[in-house]
Amino acid sequence: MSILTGTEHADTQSDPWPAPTAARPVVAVVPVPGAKSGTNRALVLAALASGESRLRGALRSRDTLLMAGVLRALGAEVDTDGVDWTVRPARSTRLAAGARADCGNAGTVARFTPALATLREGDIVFDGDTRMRDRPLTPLLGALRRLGADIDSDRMPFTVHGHGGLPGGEVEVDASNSSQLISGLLLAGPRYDAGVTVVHHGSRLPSGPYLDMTVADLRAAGATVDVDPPAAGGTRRFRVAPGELLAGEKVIEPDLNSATAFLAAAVATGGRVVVPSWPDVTEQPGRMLPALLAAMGASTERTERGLAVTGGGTIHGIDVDLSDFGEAAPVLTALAALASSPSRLRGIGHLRLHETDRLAALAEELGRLGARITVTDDGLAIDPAPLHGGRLDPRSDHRLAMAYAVVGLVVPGVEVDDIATTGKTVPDFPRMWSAMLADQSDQADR
Ligand SMILES: O=C(O)C1=C[C@@H](OP(=O)(O)O)[C@@H](O)[C@H](O)C1
Ligand SMILES: C=C(OP(=O)(O)O)C(=O)O
Repeated sequence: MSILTGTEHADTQSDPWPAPTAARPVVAVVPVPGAKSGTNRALVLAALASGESRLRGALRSRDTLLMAGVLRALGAEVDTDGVDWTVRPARSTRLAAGARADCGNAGTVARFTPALATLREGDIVFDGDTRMRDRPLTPLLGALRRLGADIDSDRMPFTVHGHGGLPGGEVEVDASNSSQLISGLLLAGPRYDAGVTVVHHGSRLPSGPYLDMTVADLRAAGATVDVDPPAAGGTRRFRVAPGELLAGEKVIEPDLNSATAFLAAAVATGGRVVVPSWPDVTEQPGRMLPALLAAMGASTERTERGLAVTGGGTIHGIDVDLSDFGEAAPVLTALAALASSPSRLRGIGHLRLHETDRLAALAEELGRLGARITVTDDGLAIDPAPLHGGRLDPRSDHRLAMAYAVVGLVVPGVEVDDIATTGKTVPDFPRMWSAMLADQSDQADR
């Protein structure tokens, strides 16, 4: 089976992709695929568990297929053929000769799987896309080494020489640039001899809800996890006790990040979009979306079916701290560029280290359409300006490509290069986008 490369849809999709302009307000029901973060945590925990697990509603996208591939290289059996995925942990601790882990540009894969490799016997080389080699990893590899791991480099590509286990213990890490550096130490923690205590010292800790997700998913798999309240100076302490992880069935929530662009379509066009099966309670930072879109002038409503967002016509600028929810920044920047008043997006300096430098890319690319966007120390300032069409490069970043599609709904002549890059998290985005535009829903619940 092939792993989506990000170019797989190229034959069927013109490049550049002419972003469709909405002829009328978008009215649609848009079911979104399973969550990347939920799928990749479930895969990792299942590979560490004591028997066969089943994932229901798993996301099938580049990042999750990469995770499945790396877990196979680590000896697990991962069946991604059906709607439900099954995972059986490795039968032997010994790695195959010449084992390689291709992490692509998936932060979750690059940060969550090296710890698993320390539990095997043998060598495995970790590598990824050129961009992944430059994204933060060094603090994680250093921390694993201090916990007893044998890793030959501080940077990607690196080789983990597995010795069949990891002593574990207490370790400090600076996760100011990515919460995944902590999740990557915690997820396999129950399988270290002494478990693990991770102490974060650093200037900030972005993407906090993902740490809540890591803790919740570990606990749901039977692990004992203690989390101290944040201490002076922002120090955080997480402790995972050694123990077994339970195999079982895991239902993956819809990806609320992927929902962002579709809900924004209602805001941009003054329409109404319903995303079904919106969870009542979730660790996903997308739980902040209703409040964010409401602040921009939309009305939001929980219906029996899911979350309904209705655009109010005029888009209001916002001033908001997105440190917990950086993934929303590209689409919110697109909406802010269409707004009637200025916006400030704060707390997102770490986006410089995501799939691309998202702050520079948004300012430069949307700037080509006439947008007035300034990069600040920790985010973006967006001033209203008339926009015109143009060709935009998403710089291999799925969330930028989707943000540009939102602008294209109301600005004629927007073309997006390499739209297939959306396959990192949203398989078949162009088809979903066209389906949303066509829907005009009989089905949209009212
Ligand atoms: O743990 C996770 O699943 C994620 C954590 C966040 O990463 P950072 O902490 O690097 O922002 C987020 O941006 C990413 O999309 C998913
Ligand atoms: C930052 C993201 O991904 P990654 O898991 O590669 O860090 C993202 O999906 O927006």
